[in-house]
Amino acid sequence: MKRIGYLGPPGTFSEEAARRHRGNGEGELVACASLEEVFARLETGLLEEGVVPVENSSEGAVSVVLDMLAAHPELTVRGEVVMQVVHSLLVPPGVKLEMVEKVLSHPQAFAQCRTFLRQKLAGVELQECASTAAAAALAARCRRPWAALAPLSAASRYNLQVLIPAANDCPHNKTRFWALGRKRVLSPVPPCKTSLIFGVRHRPGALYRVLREFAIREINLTRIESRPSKKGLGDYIFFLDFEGAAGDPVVKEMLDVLTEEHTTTLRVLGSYHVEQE
Ligand SMILES: O=C(O)C(=O)C[C@]1(C(=O)O)C=C[C@@H](O)C=C1
Repeated sequence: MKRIGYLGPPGTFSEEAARRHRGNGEGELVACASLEEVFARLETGLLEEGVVPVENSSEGAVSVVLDMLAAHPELTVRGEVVMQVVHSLLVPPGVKLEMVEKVLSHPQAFAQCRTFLRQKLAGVELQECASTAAAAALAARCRRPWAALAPLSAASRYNLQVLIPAANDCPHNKTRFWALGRKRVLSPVPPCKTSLIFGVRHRPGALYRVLREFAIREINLTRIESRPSKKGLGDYIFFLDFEGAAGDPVVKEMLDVLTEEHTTTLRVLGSYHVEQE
Protein backbone atom coordinates (compact mmCIF):
# COMPACT_ATOMS: atom_id res chain seq x y z
CA MET A 1 0.00 0.00 0.00
CA LYS A 2 1.17 3.53 -0.82
CA ARG A 3 2.68 5.40 2.18
CA ILE A 4 1.75 9.08 2.43
CA GLY A 5 3.82 11.16 4.86
CA TYR A 6 2.74 14.35 6.61
CA LEU A 7 3.87 16.63 9.45
CA GLY A 8 2.61 14.84 12.55
CA PRO A 9 1.67 13.81 15.13
CA PRO A 10 -1.93 12.87 14.18
CA GLY A 11 -4.29 15.83 14.46
CA THR A 12 -2.34 18.41 12.40
CA PHE A 13 -3.81 20.36 9.50
CA SER A 14 -1.32 18.48 7.36
CA GLU A 15 -2.86 15.15 8.39
CA GLU A 16 -6.28 16.41 7.32
CA ALA A 17 -4.78 17.59 4.00
CA ALA A 18 -3.13 14.17 3.50
CA ARG A 19 -6.48 12.48 4.22
CA ARG A 20 -8.23 14.67 1.65
CA HIS A 21 -5.49 14.01 -0.88
CA ARG A 22 -5.90 10.26 -0.37
CA GLY A 23 -9.70 10.57 -0.82
CA ASN A 24 -11.30 7.19 -1.29
CA GLY A 25 -8.09 5.68 -2.60
CA GLU A 26 -5.70 3.44 -0.76
CA GLY A 27 -2.81 4.75 1.30
CA GLU A 28 -1.32 4.53 4.74
CA LEU A 29 -0.87 7.94 6.41
CA VAL A 30 2.55 8.20 8.06
CA ALA A 31 3.21 10.89 10.71
CA CYS A 32 6.67 12.49 10.44
CA ALA A 33 8.32 14.60 13.14
CA SER A 34 9.25 17.47 10.78
CA LEU A 35 8.95 18.66 7.19
CA GLU A 36 12.64 17.78 6.74
CA GLU A 37 11.78 14.20 7.69
CA VAL A 38 9.01 14.08 5.06
CA PHE A 39 11.58 15.07 2.40
CA ALA A 40 14.24 12.68 3.74
CA ARG A 41 11.80 9.75 3.66
CA LEU A 42 10.67 10.64 0.14
CA GLU A 43 14.33 10.72 -0.92
CA THR A 44 15.10 7.30 0.48
CA GLY A 45 11.89 5.73 -0.81
CA LEU A 46 10.37 5.15 2.64
CA LEU A 47 7.39 7.20 1.45
CA GLU A 48 5.75 7.18 -1.98
CA GLU A 49 4.07 10.55 -1.33
CA GLY A 50 4.34 13.41 1.15
CA VAL A 51 1.75 16.14 1.73
CA VAL A 52 3.33 19.46 2.74
CA PRO A 53 2.09 23.06 3.21
CA VAL A 54 3.32 25.44 0.49
CA GLU A 55 1.37 28.66 0.86
CA ASN A 56 -0.98 30.40 3.28
CA SER A 57 -3.47 33.11 2.33
CA SER A 58 -2.26 35.48 5.06
CA GLU A 59 1.40 34.51 5.56
CA GLY A 60 2.44 33.69 1.99
CA ALA A 61 4.95 31.03 0.96
CA VAL A 62 6.21 28.31 3.28
CA SER A 63 9.82 29.08 2.32
CA VAL A 64 11.35 25.99 3.91
CA VAL A 65 9.21 23.77 1.65
CA LEU A 66 10.07 25.75 -1.51
CA ASP A 67 13.78 25.55 -0.66
CA MET A 68 13.68 21.81 0.03
CA LEU A 69 11.75 21.24 -3.17
CA ALA A 70 14.40 23.17 -5.12
CA ALA A 71 17.08 20.99 -3.49
CA HIS A 72 15.30 17.74 -4.47
CA PRO A 73 15.24 17.57 -8.28
CA GLU A 74 13.79 14.03 -8.20
CA LEU A 75 10.49 15.21 -6.68
CA THR A 76 7.37 16.21 -8.57
CA VAL A 77 4.06 17.76 -7.54
CA ARG A 78 1.32 15.15 -7.82
CA GLY A 79 -1.66 16.95 -6.33
CA GLU A 80 -2.94 19.97 -4.50
CA VAL A 81 -5.30 20.44 -1.56
CA VAL A 82 -6.58 23.84 -0.46
CA MET A 83 -7.95 23.85 3.06
CA GLN A 84 -9.72 26.32 5.31
CA VAL A 85 -7.50 26.67 8.41
CA VAL A 86 -9.19 27.59 11.70
CA HIS A 87 -7.03 27.71 14.82
CA SER A 88 -8.76 27.02 18.14
CA LEU A 89 -7.38 27.91 21.55
CA LEU A 90 -7.38 24.63 23.46
CA VAL A 91 -6.71 24.23 27.20
CA PRO A 92 -6.62 21.47 29.81
CA PRO A 93 -10.05 21.05 31.49
CA GLY A 94 -10.92 23.86 33.93
CA VAL A 95 -8.37 26.40 32.65
CA LYS A 96 -9.80 29.88 31.94
CA LEU A 97 -8.33 32.53 29.64
CA GLU A 98 -6.97 34.69 32.49
CA MET A 99 -5.14 31.65 33.92
CA VAL A 100 -3.14 30.86 30.75
CA GLU A 101 0.62 31.10 31.44
CA LYS A 102 1.95 30.01 28.07
CA VAL A 103 0.65 29.41 24.54
CA LEU A 104 2.13 26.60 22.46
CA SER A 105 1.91 26.19 18.69
CA HIS A 106 3.59 26.02 15.31
CA PRO A 107 5.19 29.33 14.18
CA GLN A 108 2.76 29.54 11.23
CA ALA A 109 -0.18 29.36 13.65
CA PHE A 110 1.29 32.14 15.82
CA ALA A 111 1.71 34.27 12.70
CA GLN A 112 -1.87 33.60 11.62
CA CYS A 113 -3.22 34.54 15.10
CA ARG A 114 -0.94 37.56 15.78
CA THR A 115 -3.72 40.10 16.49
CA PHE A 116 -5.70 37.67 18.63
CA LEU A 117 -2.62 36.94 20.76
CA ARG A 118 -1.85 40.64 21.16
CA GLN A 119 -5.42 41.54 22.10
CA LYS A 120 -6.40 38.60 24.30
CA LEU A 121 -3.13 37.17 25.61
CA ALA A 122 -0.78 40.17 25.70
CA GLY A 123 2.47 39.41 27.50
CA VAL A 124 1.84 35.66 27.71
CA GLU A 125 4.87 33.59 26.72
CA LEU A 126 4.74 31.81 23.35
CA GLN A 127 6.53 28.50 22.83
CA GLU A 128 7.12 27.16 19.34
CA CYS A 129 6.40 23.49 18.68
CA ALA A 130 7.01 21.26 15.67
CA SER A 131 3.30 21.36 14.75
CA THR A 132 -0.10 22.41 16.10
CA ALA A 133 -0.90 18.85 17.19
CA ALA A 134 2.50 18.52 18.91
CA ALA A 135 1.51 21.67 20.82
CA ALA A 136 -1.88 20.19 21.78
CA ALA A 137 -0.22 16.97 22.97
CA LEU A 138 2.24 18.94 25.12
CA ALA A 139 -0.49 21.17 26.59
CA ALA A 140 -2.44 18.03 27.51
CA ARG A 141 0.42 16.31 29.34
CA CYS A 142 2.23 19.25 30.99
CA ARG A 143 -0.15 19.65 34.00
CA ARG A 144 0.21 23.43 33.75
CA PRO A 145 -2.30 26.09 32.60
CA TRP A 146 -0.80 26.07 29.09
CA ALA A 147 -2.92 26.59 25.99
CA ALA A 148 -2.38 25.36 22.42
CA LEU A 149 -3.41 26.89 19.10
CA ALA A 150 -4.44 23.85 17.11
CA PRO A 151 -7.25 22.44 14.94
CA LEU A 152 -10.59 22.08 16.74
CA SER A 153 -10.46 18.33 16.15
CA ALA A 154 -7.29 18.09 18.28
CA ALA A 155 -9.40 18.90 21.38
CA SER A 156 -11.10 15.51 21.61
CA ARG A 157 -7.99 13.65 20.45
CA TYR A 158 -5.84 15.13 23.24
CA ASN A 159 -8.56 15.61 25.92
CA LEU A 160 -8.48 19.38 25.83
CA GLN A 161 -11.29 21.93 26.07
CA VAL A 162 -12.10 24.49 23.41
CA LEU A 163 -11.71 27.95 24.96
CA ILE A 164 -11.90 30.00 21.73
CA PRO A 165 -13.08 28.10 18.64
CA ALA A 166 -11.65 30.51 16.04
CA ALA A 167 -8.56 32.55 16.97
CA ASN A 168 -7.14 33.28 13.50
CA ASP A 169 -7.02 36.92 12.45
CA CYS A 170 -8.37 36.38 8.90
CA PRO A 171 -11.70 34.57 8.71
CA HIS A 172 -10.82 33.29 5.24
CA ASN A 173 -7.52 31.76 6.31
CA LYS A 174 -6.55 29.05 3.82
CA THR A 175 -3.44 26.93 3.36
CA ARG A 176 -2.42 25.24 0.14
CA PHE A 177 -0.74 21.84 0.37
CA TRP A 178 1.13 19.89 -2.27
CA ALA A 179 1.34 16.13 -2.54
CA LEU A 180 4.90 15.37 -3.58
CA GLY A 181 6.33 12.15 -4.96
CA ARG A 182 8.90 10.79 -7.37
CA LYS A 183 6.46 9.63 -10.03
CA ARG A 184 4.95 12.24 -12.32
CA VAL A 185 1.18 12.33 -12.88
CA LEU A 186 1.03 11.78 -16.64
CA SER A 187 -2.58 12.69 -17.45
CA PRO A 188 -3.99 14.79 -14.60
CA VAL A 189 -7.78 15.16 -14.53
CA PRO A 190 -8.84 18.74 -15.40
CA PRO A 191 -9.06 21.35 -13.98
CA CYS A 192 -5.31 21.31 -13.52
CA LYS A 193 -2.38 23.53 -12.83
CA THR A 194 1.30 23.24 -13.66
CA SER A 195 4.18 24.44 -11.49
CA LEU A 196 7.69 25.41 -12.60
CA ILE A 197 10.99 26.46 -11.10
CA PHE A 198 13.22 28.52 -13.36
CA GLY A 199 16.18 30.88 -13.42
CA VAL A 200 16.90 33.75 -15.81
CA ARG A 201 20.05 35.58 -16.94
CA HIS A 202 20.77 38.94 -15.34
CA ARG A 203 19.73 41.27 -18.15
CA PRO A 204 17.04 43.90 -18.65
CA GLY A 205 13.59 42.42 -19.28
CA ALA A 206 14.60 38.81 -18.52
CA LEU A 207 11.56 38.08 -16.35
CA TYR A 208 9.34 40.14 -18.63
CA ARG A 209 10.35 37.95 -21.58
CA VAL A 210 9.27 34.83 -19.67
CA LEU A 211 5.95 36.32 -18.59
CA ARG A 212 5.26 37.62 -22.10
CA GLU A 213 5.16 34.03 -23.41
CA PHE A 214 2.28 33.31 -21.02
CA ALA A 215 0.50 36.57 -21.89
CA ILE A 216 0.54 36.09 -25.67
CA ARG A 217 -0.94 32.59 -25.28
CA GLU A 218 -3.52 33.82 -22.74
CA ILE A 219 -2.28 31.35 -20.12
CA ASN A 220 -3.41 32.39 -16.67
CA LEU A 221 -0.73 32.60 -13.96
CA THR A 222 -1.90 31.84 -10.44
CA ARG A 223 1.30 32.55 -8.49
CA ILE A 224 4.85 33.76 -8.92
CA GLU A 225 7.35 33.73 -6.09
CA SER A 226 11.07 34.37 -5.94
CA ARG A 227 13.51 32.64 -3.60
CA PRO A 228 17.23 33.20 -3.19
CA SER A 229 19.17 30.67 -5.28
CA LYS A 230 21.70 30.48 -2.39
CA LYS A 231 24.48 30.99 -4.94
CA GLY A 232 25.01 34.65 -4.02
CA LEU A 233 23.29 37.83 -2.96
CA GLY A 234 20.80 39.05 -5.56
CA ASP A 235 20.60 35.71 -7.36
CA TYR A 236 17.05 34.30 -7.46
CA ILE A 237 15.02 31.39 -8.72
CA PHE A 238 11.32 31.71 -9.50
CA PHE A 239 8.41 29.46 -8.60
CA LEU A 240 5.53 29.90 -10.98
CA ASP A 241 2.09 28.22 -11.18
CA PHE A 242 -0.35 28.48 -14.05
CA GLU A 243 -3.63 27.00 -15.21
CA GLY A 244 -3.22 24.16 -17.69
CA ALA A 245 -1.27 20.93 -18.11
CA ALA A 246 2.28 20.47 -19.41
CA GLY A 247 0.86 18.00 -21.96
CA ASP A 248 -1.46 20.59 -23.59
CA PRO A 249 -0.02 21.36 -27.06
CA VAL A 250 0.06 25.14 -26.48
CA VAL A 251 1.74 24.73 -23.08
CA LYS A 252 4.21 22.21 -24.47
CA GLU A 253 5.26 24.56 -27.24
CA MET A 254 5.60 27.45 -24.77
CA LEU A 255 7.76 25.39 -22.38
CA ASP A 256 10.09 24.64 -25.30
CA VAL A 257 10.38 28.35 -26.08
CA LEU A 258 11.07 29.15 -22.41
CA THR A 259 13.74 26.45 -22.19
CA GLU A 260 15.48 27.42 -25.42
CA GLU A 261 15.24 31.19 -25.33
CA HIS A 262 14.43 32.73 -21.97
CA THR A 263 15.62 30.67 -19.00
CA THR A 264 18.92 29.37 -17.64
CA THR A 265 17.23 26.41 -15.94
CA LEU A 266 13.64 25.24 -16.14
CA ARG A 267 12.15 22.40 -14.17
CA VAL A 268 8.53 21.34 -14.54
CA LEU A 269 7.52 20.37 -11.01
CA GLY A 270 4.41 18.71 -12.34
CA SER A 271 0.88 19.07 -13.61
CA TYR A 272 -1.82 18.13 -11.16
CA HIS A 273 -5.54 18.14 -10.57
CA VAL A 274 -6.71 21.00 -8.36
CA GLU A 275 -8.92 20.08 -5.41
CA GLN A 276 -10.93 22.90 -3.85
CA GLU A 277 -12.60 22.72 -0.46
O1 LIG B 1 1.02 22.33 12.45
C1 LIG B 1 0.16 21.91 11.63
O2 LIG B 1 -0.97 21.54 11.96
C2 LIG B 1 0.51 21.88 10.21
O3 LIG B 1 -0.04 21.09 9.50
C3 LIG B 1 1.51 22.89 9.67
C4 LIG B 1 0.87 24.17 9.15
C5 LIG B 1 1.92 24.98 8.31
O4 LIG B 1 3.10 24.77 8.44
O5 LIG B 1 1.49 25.89 7.57
C6 LIG B 1 -0.25 23.83 8.25
C7 LIG B 1 -1.36 24.65 8.13
C8 LIG B 1 -1.46 25.92 8.86
O6 LIG B 1 -1.11 26.95 7.97
C9 LIG B 1 -0.59 25.95 10.06
C10 LIG B 1 0.43 25.06 10.22
